[in-house]
This record gives sequence, structure tokens and C-alpha cells, in this order.
Amino acid sequence: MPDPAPLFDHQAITQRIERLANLIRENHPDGNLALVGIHSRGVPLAERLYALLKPHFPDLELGRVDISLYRDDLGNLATIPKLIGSDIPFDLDDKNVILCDEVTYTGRTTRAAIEELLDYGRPAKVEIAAFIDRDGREFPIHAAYIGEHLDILPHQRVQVRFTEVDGEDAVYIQDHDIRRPS
Ligand SMILES: O=P(O)(O)OC[C@H]1O[C@H](OP(=O)(O)OP(=O)(O)O)[C@H](O)[C@@H]1O
Ligand SMILES: O=c1cc[nH]c(=O)[nH]1
Repeated sequence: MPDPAPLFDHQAITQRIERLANLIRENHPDGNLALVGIHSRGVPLAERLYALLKPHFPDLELGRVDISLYRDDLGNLATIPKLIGSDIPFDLDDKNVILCDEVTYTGRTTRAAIEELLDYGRPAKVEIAAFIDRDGREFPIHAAYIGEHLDILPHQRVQVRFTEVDGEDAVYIQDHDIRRPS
């Protein structure tokens, strides 16, 4: 069960996603952009950014990657959420791709997503948009667009919940990461 008091509510989440969209606009005045959400909560993030950016970039594309088969912990297949499959319904070649995820932590998910992406083509550039960025990188991964950096302890876990997946918009800090050995 998440803690009862969220760190961010719907309004705080919306403001941060709007800021991410503005940063992307400033950095890409010429467009040629594709937003690709990492399953699962990176997908609603990409969709919300798409809704904000599409009026400014008519050629904006939207896709999704499911990195389940690319993870470096495949020995744990039973713990991996069900395979949804990737969906890149456009030509990735020479696009500026922004990979979207709700949290970047070790960077392993992002690394796997980049690996999967490259099976679909040769983008001009790949950048990362993270709704929440926290310390603890195990790979040289850097998010170009960050909704919020959270300075939390290694044993804590940030839980981002989006209405499309979880029925509410909220960010919680949990005191124990039940997925990691303490
Ligand atoms: O940088 P990393 O250490 O890879 O962590 C980031 C990932 O952690 C979360 O996924 P998680 O594996 O917790 O599963 P979830 O998609 O079910 O939330 C989140 O969705 C990110 O994709
Ligand atoms: O704190 C964390 C770390 C990885 N993934 C999450 O969703 N939260």
C-alpha cells in the first residue's frame, strides 16, 4: 500500500509534464521529433507530452517500447510484467527520438529501451525524458529532460502513479523498496 500523503498530486504532476514539454520545444525548434514511451508508465507520459506538443509539431510521432525481453535480469522472468509488445508505427531513421519513462534510477531500463529502439532503425539522436530522476546510476545514462530530481535514500522507492494505468495521478515515497534486498 502506498503512503497516504502523496508528494505530488495531479496538479503538481501536470505542471511538471507541461514544463517537460516546454523544455523539449525549446530544444527542438525544428521538430522532426518522435516520443517513445517505455512500457508501462512511460507510455502515458509520452502520450501526455504528445498531446501538448502535437499542436506545435504537426510531424510529431508517438510510439512505445516494451523492454521486457531486453532486460538484463531475464533469469527473473516470473517477476516481469506481462509482455505488451513494442509499437513503433513510423520510420525511425533520422528522427530525434525522446524516450520517456516515469523514473530513471540505475539506468538499466533506459539502456534496454535504447537497445530495443535500435532494432527499429537509426535515429538521428536519442534523448531521455524522465518524469522523476533519482541518484543511483549503474550505467552512463543521462536524462536531458527531467520533471523533478528527487534526492531520496537508497532504501527508499519513488512510486509514480498515472491515472491511465493506476486510476490516480500521484507520486509517493515509500520507505522500503520491497523489490530490492535491504
Ligand atoms: O533506472 P531503473 O533502475 O531501470 O529504474 C527505472 C524503472 O523502474 C520502474 O520500473 P520497474 O522495473 O520498477 O517496474 P514497473 O514498470 O512495473 O514500475 C520505472 O518504470 C522505470 O522504467
Ligand atoms: O525508486 C524507484 C526506482 C526505480 N523505479 C521506480 O519506479 N522507483
